[in-house]
Amino acid sequence: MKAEHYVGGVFRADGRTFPLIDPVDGSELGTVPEAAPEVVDDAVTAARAALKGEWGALGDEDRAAALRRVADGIEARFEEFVAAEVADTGRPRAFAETVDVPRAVGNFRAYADLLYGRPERSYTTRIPGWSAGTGQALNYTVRRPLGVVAIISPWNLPLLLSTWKIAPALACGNAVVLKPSEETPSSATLLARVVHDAGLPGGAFNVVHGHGAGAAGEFLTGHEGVDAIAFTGESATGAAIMRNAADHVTPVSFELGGKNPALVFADADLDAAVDGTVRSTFTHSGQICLCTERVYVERPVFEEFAERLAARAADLHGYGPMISAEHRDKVLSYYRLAAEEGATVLAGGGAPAFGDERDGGFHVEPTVLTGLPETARTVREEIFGPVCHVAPFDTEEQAVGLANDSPYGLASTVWTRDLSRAHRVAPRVETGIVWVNCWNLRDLRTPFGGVKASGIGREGGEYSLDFFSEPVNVCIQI
Ligand SMILES: NC(=O)C1=CN([C@@H]2O[C@H](COP(=O)(O)OP(=O)(O)OC[C@H]3O[C@@H](n4cnc5c(N)ncnc54)[C@H](O)[C@@H]3O)[C@@H](O)[C@H]2O)C=CC1
Ligand SMILES: O=C(O)/C=C/C=C(\O)C(=O)O
Repeated sequence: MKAEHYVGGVFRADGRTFPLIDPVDGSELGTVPEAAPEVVDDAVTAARAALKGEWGALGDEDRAAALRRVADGIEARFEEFVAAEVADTGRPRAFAETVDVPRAVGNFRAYADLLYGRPERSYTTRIPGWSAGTGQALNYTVRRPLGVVAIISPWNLPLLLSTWKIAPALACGNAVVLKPSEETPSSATLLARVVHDAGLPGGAFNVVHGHGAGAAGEFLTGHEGVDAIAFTGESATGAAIMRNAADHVTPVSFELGGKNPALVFADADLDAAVDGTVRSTFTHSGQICLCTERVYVERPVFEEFAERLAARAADLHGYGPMISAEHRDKVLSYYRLAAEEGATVLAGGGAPAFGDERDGGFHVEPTVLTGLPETARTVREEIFGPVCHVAPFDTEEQAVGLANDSPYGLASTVWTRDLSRAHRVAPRVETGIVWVNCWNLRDLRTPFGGVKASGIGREGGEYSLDFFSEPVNVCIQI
């Protein structure tokens, strides 16, 4: 797959390039063009022109039809999308087949339905409503697009997370400029092909490739022609983007990092809790912002739970690599830090040796730690790898306190058979999402996002439509 910019309906790859590295074995997969400020400027200009042209003139029904054509186009190129995600990230093929690509299709269909639903599938409608005011005026509210939306996406779920923002942004009638992660350019380029073939007017959707700080990402988020920014990635990057966007008071929607807690009560179905925590900690080698990194277990079942979790971690096979040598080094530096901080390593703790070409890649071992104080950096900082720290607690109050003692607040899991406890604990855990006896069970209509350093705003269903459009109240004196 050749990575190309897509600007104003035209593919181009002018200027400098950088190498794309295969995380499985460290080999070079190809090159990626690095967007200079002029390319970013062209993309923003093309997006603005689309809003004033054919794209901006389309009604809801036609935009919904366009989204459905994109969804169909992704399905038609299912194998190519799977190959692109597997090549860029080194993830197991089954993950791309069952998660990434179906969710990208689902993202476009969900927002097409929300915008202009088929009766049998629609869960809501969004017809500009009106309400009678008191006295001598009639008030009604219409929604209009924000304008040019910049979307900055990360490398961990490249297609899933970019389409999660692109679909609602387009549904609301905005024009989009996407800057995918420099580590994972392929599925974005392919998506541009699908959008092109689906006949969306040039400029409605644009892709510029390149790095973040001091490069394409920063040029785009500081561009005066950008009306809103939607970003998923690290919290520190969110802060940098906010500073950059401040001069133009550009609104932001941020989905940022986490240090997600799991609370396992002694009354839980322990088999389900162990299974669920294996999934929530090690899925995609821990490179999902929702992954668990802190596990708190009620003391009577602590030893058994920790032993079983460690045994399962030690027995994991076929897991994918870290995205890059740099990220592998970061995760391994936390494994070393944990040892220095006094952790007991129950499983893993290093880099595996396969004795084949994978030894040139960026794998780390699934790791379970215990014995650290809550003040340890390993327990407080986001690692973003296949690792968790397990610690005991004695009371429900203490469990909630431990979960909340974090600068982050994205997602949590609560494992209990006691329904009253579940309802009591869930609202008290300071995270945007609380899963009870499950993890990452998704309904695309529900609010998705984090509190504290884990984000600003919510996306999903109507919440996304609220961010990507502007309510305008019309008041008519009668
Ligand atoms: N969903 C999440 O919570 C994610 C968290 N991370 C965390 O972030 C760490 C670093 O991974 P990165 O890919 O470097 O994440 P990042 O947050 O630096 O990058 C995400 C996106 O932001 C862009 N970007 C970076 N700096 C920018 C800037 N100043 N202005 C505009 N755009 C900018 C990047 O090019 C990329 O497209 C990981 O080790 C992990 O801890 C990474 C990806 C997703
Ligand atoms: O890793 C992230 O940043 C977000 C992950 C989101 C999903 O898995 C989801 O929307 O289902």
